[in-house]
Amino acid sequence: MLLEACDVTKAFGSFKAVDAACVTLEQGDILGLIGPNGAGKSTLFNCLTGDLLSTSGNVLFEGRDITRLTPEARARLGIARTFQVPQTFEGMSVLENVMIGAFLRTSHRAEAEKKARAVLERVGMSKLADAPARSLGTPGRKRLEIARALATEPKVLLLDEAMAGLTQREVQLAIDLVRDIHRSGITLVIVEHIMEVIMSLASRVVVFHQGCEIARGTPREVTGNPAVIAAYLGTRAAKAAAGHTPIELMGGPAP
Ligand SMILES: Nc1ncnc2c1ncn2[C@@H]1O[C@H](COP(=O)(O)OP(=O)(O)OP(=O)(O)O)[C@@H](O)[C@H]1O
Repeated sequence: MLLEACDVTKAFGSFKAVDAACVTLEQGDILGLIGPNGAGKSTLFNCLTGDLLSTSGNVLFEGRDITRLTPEARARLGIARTFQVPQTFEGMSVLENVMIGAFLRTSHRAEAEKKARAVLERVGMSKLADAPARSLGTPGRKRLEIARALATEPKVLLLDEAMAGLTQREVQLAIDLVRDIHRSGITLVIVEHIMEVIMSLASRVVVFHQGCEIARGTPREVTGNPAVIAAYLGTRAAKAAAGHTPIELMGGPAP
């Protein structure tokens, strides 16, 4: 087992944003975490990366208990993430942003630069190396986040809505990039609302609703699951949708 969340609960006061979540990740997996707005996906994600400390439960990485480790310590072990809202350093160049990731593994500037340039080549951003990060649009920023994460040489990469705000064509390019990252041996966790992304990439999916797991299985299994459809659409709409392909219906969260 590469990464494991055992009974992870995160409470904000008396409200449990994540309630006893159990998620396992094997080497080579692409695990999708889905659910309507407010389901607790990002909160669980943050408990895995260390950006939030869980209230109870444990997070294990390669069998080691990392529940109380800082995000940086987890990154050193090989856990990298992107943020829903890209955390680019606006005043720095694209190359310098990626070097920040590379500095996790080396303190030598020349080596960090070499690694960063190699990553930029890999994600198709070489020509933008010297451009200021602030000049990038949404697709560029999202890709830069992935590049910075890759520069940390992760074993696991967690993508938090890495494709939100992209056009159809940009989503397709991003899916190709994620496939390429996976082929290079990196295991992935993907939080994503765009069902096309989940259907194309995820080998397994866990569905959350109001902090609790409501389904797990292959993308096709969960998108056909009545409890999942009801969570997204409400029970009445789910009944109305019976007999139709539910996948198209899952593009948007329940109001
Ligand atoms: N710091 C916080 N303090 C209080 N409540 C919070 C905090 N962070 C998240 N929540 C609440 O926890 C619940 C789960 O939020 P979370 O962001 O994990 O959901 P999500 O599934 O990622 O949703 P989305 O798809 O909209 O990003 C929500 O009701 C949210 O308002």
